[in-house]
Amino acid sequence: MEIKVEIKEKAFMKDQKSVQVLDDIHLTFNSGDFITVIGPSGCGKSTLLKIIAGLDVDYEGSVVIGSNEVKKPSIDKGFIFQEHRLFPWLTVEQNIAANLPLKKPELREQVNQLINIVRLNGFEKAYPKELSGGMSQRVAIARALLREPKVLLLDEPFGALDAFTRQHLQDVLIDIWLETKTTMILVTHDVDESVYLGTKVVVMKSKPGKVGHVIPIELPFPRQRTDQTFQEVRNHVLKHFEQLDQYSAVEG
Ligand SMILES: Nc1ncnc2c1ncn2[C@@H]1O[C@H](COP(=O)(O)OP(=O)(O)OP(=O)(O)O)[C@@H](O)[C@H]1O
Repeated sequence: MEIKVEIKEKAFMKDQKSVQVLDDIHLTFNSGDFITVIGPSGCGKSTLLKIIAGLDVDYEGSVVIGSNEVKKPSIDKGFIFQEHRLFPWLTVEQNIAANLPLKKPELREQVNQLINIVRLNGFEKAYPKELSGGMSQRVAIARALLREPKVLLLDEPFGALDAFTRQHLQDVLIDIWLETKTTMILVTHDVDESVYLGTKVVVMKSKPGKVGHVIPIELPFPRQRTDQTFQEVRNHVLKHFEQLDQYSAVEG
């Protein structure tokens, strides 16, 4: 499912003045791509993701997924936020099913499979308050995947997690992507994460937000951070930040 993003302009009102946030963005993603979007704080990454999700339609331009123009949010576009947004009064399996009937045997089977995929076996009946941040985020991912989205949009999903949990969830996400071939678009502050996960890294620059570079990452999966080739590609991506003179605003 090809995704075509054409944003002529996106502005917000601030102090009764219009502030341009995104300017002249043209991006085309192929079905099954794992896109990572990186750029300095405030360059408009989340705004771009919300526009692709149909959560923000107040802009000049269009987003087309397959043959459908995005006009509103829908279940074919899963969205994972930095914080998990689980229902505190529902168990893990109920949170995954949410509005779908868990009593239906086929659905129960799908939920069980997803619990396996995100490695939450044994926690089916647990409540969100009994889970760590990483586990909660895995529930949110399973909930989105149950809807079999054509595209999964992830806004700094691991930003609030410790480095160990973050690396673990990156591997979980890669496994899911390899298995389902769902198109993923993930926003991050972390260059390492963008190179570890992405088949293409979109490097944005700010004021107003524009696409600086789109860098294909041709390393095979699973990737090894310690490999020399990984380090070379990572340095290549970092160099592009330096060229954009915005390296200081981004975590190395
Ligand atoms: N609802 C809004 N109303 C007004 N301004 C907004 C709104 N949402 C975002 N902005 C502004 O738009 C700009 C881009 O915000 P956005 O959250 O998209 O950036 P970002 O690159 O995702 O930032 P970060 O990396 O810090 O999360 C910022 O200057 C922000 O203040």
